[in-house]
Amino acid sequence: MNQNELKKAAALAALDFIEDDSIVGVGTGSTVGYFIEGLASIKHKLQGAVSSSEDSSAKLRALGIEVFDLNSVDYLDLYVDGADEITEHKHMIKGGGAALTREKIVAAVAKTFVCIVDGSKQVDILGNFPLPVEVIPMARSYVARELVKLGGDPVWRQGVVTDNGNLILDVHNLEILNPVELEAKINQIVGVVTNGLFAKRGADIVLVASESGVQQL
Ligand SMILES: O=C(CO)[C@H](O)[C@H](O)COP(=O)(O)O
Repeated sequence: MNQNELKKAAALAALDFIEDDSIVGVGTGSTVGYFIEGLASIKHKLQGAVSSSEDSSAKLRALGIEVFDLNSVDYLDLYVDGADEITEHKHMIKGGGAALTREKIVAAVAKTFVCIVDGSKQVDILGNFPLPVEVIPMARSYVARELVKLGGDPVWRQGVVTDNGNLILDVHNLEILNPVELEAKINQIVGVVTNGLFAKRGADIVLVASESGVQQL
């Protein structure tokens, strides 16, 4: 199986977690793209979805799935999203698709976060994948200097503007030994909207696809 087939297998396994008549929180990325295709086959059972990006909202609407504003929803049972890296503690780096802030917001509202990944995303220590940080545009250089003080090498993802109108710095070479602490520390830098460490609120369930099938962690 190639990586896309593994992503699809993990994504389709997440359909089993959806309750009848529910509103589903939907993440962003290529793995989630397969999940959205799968959702279309059970859309008669759903009220609709809350989405973490304009990209996913467009895909959902194109398949006839209603997309609700998060402000009109008090409660979400389930949030399904991919990750760029995930550890055995279910801490993640996310934001490869620049949707980290909305992803963190929808995840915060949901009771259960189901993370869907192929086996290549599993790591012992986070940080080989550069950590995305969403930044208010006028603070880009200041935040970059502060991130250097934390030991990282920030690189501006030029040409990318987030759905919130902000910029992304990808921080290379960080040694992430304490993800909960680092997540909080980076978020305290003035001008940072949020960073792609999902450690304080990690995943609850991880569906990992490999050649031997989809394993639930
Ligand atoms: O965090 C994300 C987007 O901001 C994605 O979940 C992450 O980048 C994984 O993407 P893919 O499923 O395409 O490998």
